[in-house]
Amino acid sequence: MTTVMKFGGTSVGSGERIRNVAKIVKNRKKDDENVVVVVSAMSEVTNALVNISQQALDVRDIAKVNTFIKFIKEKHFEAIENAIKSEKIREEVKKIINGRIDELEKVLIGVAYLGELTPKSRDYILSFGERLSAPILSGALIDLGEKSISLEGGEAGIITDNNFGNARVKRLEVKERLSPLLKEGIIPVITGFIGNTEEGYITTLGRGGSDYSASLIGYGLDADIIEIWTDVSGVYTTDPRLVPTAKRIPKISYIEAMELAYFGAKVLHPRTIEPAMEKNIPILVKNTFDPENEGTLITNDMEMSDSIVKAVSAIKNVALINIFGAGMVGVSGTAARIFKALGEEDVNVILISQGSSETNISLVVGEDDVEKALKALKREFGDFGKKTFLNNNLIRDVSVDKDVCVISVVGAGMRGAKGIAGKIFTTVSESGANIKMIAQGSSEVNISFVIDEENLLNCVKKLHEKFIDNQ
Ligand SMILES: Nc1ncnc2c1ncn2[C@@H]1O[C@H](COP(=O)(O)OP(=O)(O)O)[C@@H](O)[C@H]1O
Ligand SMILES: N[C@@H](CC(=O)OP(=O)(O)O)C(=O)O
Repeated sequence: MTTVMKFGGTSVGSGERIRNVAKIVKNRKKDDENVVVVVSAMSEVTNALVNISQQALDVRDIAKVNTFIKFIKEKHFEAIENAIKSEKIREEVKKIINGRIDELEKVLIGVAYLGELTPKSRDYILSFGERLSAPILSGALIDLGEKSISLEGGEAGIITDNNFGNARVKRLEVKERLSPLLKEGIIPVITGFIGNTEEGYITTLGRGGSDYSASLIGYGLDADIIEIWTDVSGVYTTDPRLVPTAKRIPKISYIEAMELAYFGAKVLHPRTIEPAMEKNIPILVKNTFDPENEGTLITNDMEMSDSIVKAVSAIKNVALINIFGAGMVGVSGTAARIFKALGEEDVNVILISQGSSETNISLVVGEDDVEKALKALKREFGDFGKKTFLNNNLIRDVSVDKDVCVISVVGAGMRGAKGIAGKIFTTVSESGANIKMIAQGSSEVNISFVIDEENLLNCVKKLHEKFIDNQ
């Protein structure tokens, strides 16, 4: 039995928590022959690294870098004290951590002096969160009597392209790298979130990407199960921090989980499902703070629950871009040109809808991508500010609506269920929200729509009440 266990930032948020995780892993090693651990940065560390790298660039203040280094050192040294009892192991781990923090300090000072932060150097800085937590967890396992070593994502065989910030996997050498260790009964503790380019530069897989790392490791090893250990007891009917009546979903299909993850259920990184689904490896989402809870099992089974709607999710910090122009009617390839231009600027399009008159295409993109999207459209179609047909442009006007969110309603039971869309939209309107755009995926297990962000909570609550609480 080969098991991959991924622990998120909150699960390793302190020394005591790291020790608790080590105990959970040790327990599993009693039953399973091969256990591989993937770990995230201690909670808030990646955010702190994002902030300090930007500050080093903007303010160029070495004193700020020094204060940050002091903070990061204290945090990780305190964790070592509480996670590891043996003085000898502590000292060994401290040596590794000290070396890495020195490295981090040099890079941040470099950014401040040069006033330059490339995507490559940013990824390198962000990688330190996981590169500091993994040796501590590995040390805690050794302290509990296990054989363990910590490895970086690249060392574990995750080789990516050089799309820094959101790298794609080029190839996996996971089996070659890990099998010799597993044969010796060693528990590898691998940094989540990061990989290496062919040239050996560190890349990151996108925020929240440690889940994806775990899935890649599971895929590479042909694991029997991939476990995502987090701070809630599984995938819920909606974010339990948003709606207190949210319920754990005991079983869900890959497709439904993928839709939920893509549309905002932070519990899983959107790309996690695909590798597991390809090899039919079950994913089990478990709670580190309540290990007895059964969690959520994600498999190929499209099990129908009692309710047609299984879950509701939401994405904030997005913008709605409406592209207008009668010139688009009957002109083949306009949509292709739009998406090609956006792709070239690396804009991730979350949702698409086209009016049947073809005079309007609406897109949802991340708020941070709006400027890039407008630049791409201007480059492809020329200046579209002039609202007259005389300028002969395909695109006559573009509007941007920034204070919006996407709500998604997911459930395999929605496939072919008559009248479900009508019921959903009636409920949305009863919640007081005005629908600005609608899209239904071809999988038919998801209906997504855009409303003003101020209506998010009320709308999610009303949908949950109507389709889940009252079923
Ligand atoms: N449908 C959902 N089911 C469970 N959790 C959800 C859902 N939607 C959003 N979440 C949020 O996801 C969080 C877990 O994800 P995350 O913070 O990334 O954990 P980790 O640090 O363990 O990777 C939960 O605390 C919860 O607030
Ligand atoms: N530490 C990274 C990767 C990650 O997946 O973290 P977590 O598992 O805590 O969501 C981030 O914050 O983006």
